Amino acid sequence: MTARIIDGKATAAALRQDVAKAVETLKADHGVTPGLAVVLVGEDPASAVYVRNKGKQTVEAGMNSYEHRLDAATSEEELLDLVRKLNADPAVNGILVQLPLPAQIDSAAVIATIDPAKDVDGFHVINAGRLATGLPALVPCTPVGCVILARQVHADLTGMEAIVVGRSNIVGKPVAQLLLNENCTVTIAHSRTRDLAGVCRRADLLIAAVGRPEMIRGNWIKPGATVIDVGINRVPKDDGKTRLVGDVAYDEALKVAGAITPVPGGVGPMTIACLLRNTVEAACRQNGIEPIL
Ligand SMILES: Nc1nc2c(c(=O)[nH]1)N[C@@H](CN(C=O)c1ccc(C(=O)N[C@@H](CCC(=O)O)C(=O)O)cc1)CN2
Repeated sequence: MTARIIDGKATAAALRQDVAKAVETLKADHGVTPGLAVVLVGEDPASAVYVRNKGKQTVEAGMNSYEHRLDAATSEEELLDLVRKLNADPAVNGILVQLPLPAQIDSAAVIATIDPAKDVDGFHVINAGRLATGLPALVPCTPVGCVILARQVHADLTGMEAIVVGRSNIVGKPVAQLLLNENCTVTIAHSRTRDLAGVCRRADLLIAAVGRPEMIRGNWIKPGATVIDVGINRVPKDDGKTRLVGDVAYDEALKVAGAITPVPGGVGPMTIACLLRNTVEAACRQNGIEPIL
């Protein structure tokens, strides 16, 4: 058996088109052009690419993009000052501070300073709490992308046994919450879970978000399971260059799973598409407009 490959690139492109249509409607019917501010501190090459793509895709969707690039030596107070200015700027509906941040800056303090109404990453404790208690919230982008991709295979996830490997605030915990809302039976496992392979083997839906290259082997996967691989790990090749791999040993998993997301081209592209969607949602709420996406 060879697994069905879930095409994150195509799904993200379709979602970006829906976002662009919603933006046209917002402009035409309400005179509102959503604006997204993205802040990059330092010169991490991968972060610089993600920030560039966010700006490009924001403009392609018809929205305003405001990019702020700060020196790697920026102090926490300087960054917090910028966030406060963006909070107060009516042209800015969404604020995102690219992670990771340099060591001198406490990312928790930065996230806590973002106005929850503009927190398009969904990382603020208010949005995390709202998600956990079933209230409307801005929801983290990668987890939403995972659920959209899983639902391409299973229109209804009700009753599925979902195992999430990874317990981060950014992916593991919110994706577990979203899957609970989809009526899955959810277990959050992690690198210290006893018999992790055996726990993974129970999964009808396996979400790998542990951040360790190819840790989840083919024989950890239940035959026919749907596997969503969140990992984006750069590993060295024999020729001195690097290649991207997920948290799942893809070639092994392909022979066992029913469906699987590739890396690259799976969950990654969904992250930015969902960010654009969150920006439209934030702009609607801030302007008292019914959500249009
Ligand atoms: N404030 C945030 N910081 C970070 C987030 C986030 O959601 N908010 N997530 C990641 C990085 N990220 C977006 O910021 C991101 C990661 C990967 C991709 C993507 O499209 N990946 C491609 C491969 C790209 C490559 O070649 O490197 C793929 O998987 O196909 C988009 C966005 C950490 N920081």
